[in-house]
Amino acid sequence: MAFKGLDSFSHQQKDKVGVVITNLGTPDAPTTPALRTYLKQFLSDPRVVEIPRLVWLMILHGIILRVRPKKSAHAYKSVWTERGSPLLWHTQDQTTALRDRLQKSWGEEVIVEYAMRYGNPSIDSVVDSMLEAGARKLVVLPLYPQYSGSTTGSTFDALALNLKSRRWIPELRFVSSYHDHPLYIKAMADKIKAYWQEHGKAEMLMLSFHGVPKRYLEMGDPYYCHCHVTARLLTEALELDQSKVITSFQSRFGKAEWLQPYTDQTLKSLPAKGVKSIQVFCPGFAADCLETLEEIAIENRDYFIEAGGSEYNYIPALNSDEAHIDLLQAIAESNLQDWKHPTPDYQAREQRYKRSPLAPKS
Ligand SMILES: C=CC1=C(C)c2cc3[nH]c(cc4nc(cc5[nH]c(cc1n2)c(C)c5CCC(=O)O)C(CCC(=O)O)=C4C)c(C)c3C=C
Ligand SMILES: [Fe+2]
Ligand SMILES: [Fe+2]
Repeated sequence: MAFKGLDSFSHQQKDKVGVVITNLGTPDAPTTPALRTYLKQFLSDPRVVEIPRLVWLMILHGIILRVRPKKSAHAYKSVWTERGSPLLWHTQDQTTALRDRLQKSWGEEVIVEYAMRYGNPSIDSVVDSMLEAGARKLVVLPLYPQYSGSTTGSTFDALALNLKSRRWIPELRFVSSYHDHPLYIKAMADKIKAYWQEHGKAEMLMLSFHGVPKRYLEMGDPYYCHCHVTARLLTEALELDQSKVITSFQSRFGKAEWLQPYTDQTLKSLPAKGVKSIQVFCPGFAADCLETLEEIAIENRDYFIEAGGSEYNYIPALNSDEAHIDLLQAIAESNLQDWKHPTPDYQAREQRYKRSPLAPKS
């Protein structure tokens, strides 16, 4: 097998610096066939489901891909908008805002794109097009504040799969997590305080993170610890007593035990303990998506109200808030900073090249 070169390379091409933000990805449409394609790619990822391969592929193809696509398509229909899936268009808006910010100080030297781990646009296609466009240095920023092998680790796999087939590897920086970044904590605290200004406080604040199987924690995944660090720092920034905050884990998938306490069970149990009003925020989601807009804002609301709660409110994700873009810009720039002096323009480079003993005679 030959390693891939760059089709578009010329000495005249200006070197660029690429910034890629990534997220999980979403189906192309809220339909059963589109969900089958998406879930097949997602749930075939060995980083996501870590059980013996053959057993899992039999369950996946024999049961899950026959049943779940229809059910999930129905859930996606309830959050789908004219611009498509919320996860997609929030990511597009984040990219546009980050590109504007970075190009203000870097000019066209920096190219900013987004890519999705599953579905479109794929990490593979975006890395291809950035390298073809001249990116010789690459910052990859997965929008998962808390590291998990099932998300951030899997994003790295997709990146590595592209690069390992290439002849010319770019300089590379991969952001592993930002769960305790001061601007991340500040963006969330400011957002929640602004929400309180407008609507007042509830009796409790629930910080609900996406779960992962408990076994992943036992095998060394730092995700649970990262979630708790985020929750503690956010509680401190909000100057809330710990007794007013519940940290929980949502979106359990399959029969195994996941990180506890579970968001849905907690919400069902709170009214009987005297908690009648609650606000829910999801620090692990950089953008609103199915898991926040349907599972948290609709499904779990019903559980709480049916169990005797009287007031339930979901506080939106950071999405394209200015403070969130401040954070993304700071993370990107801290990785870009000593790349601030890109290679000289191509004419200067041509001169150097001509003087090189390897230069062709012409
Ligand atoms: C934010 C971090 C996330 C972690 C950690 C995570 C782990 C994880 N997820 C599944 C299974 C599913 N997740 C689904 C949707 C989904 N998950 C995340 C984020 C994390 N997942 C997001 C942002 C979304 C929403 C995508 C969107 O299009 O809006 C789904 C698909 C929906 C459904 O059918 O319920 C599945 C399935 C596992 C198994 C897992 C950890 C091992
Ligand atoms: Fe998930
Ligand atoms: Fe879900």
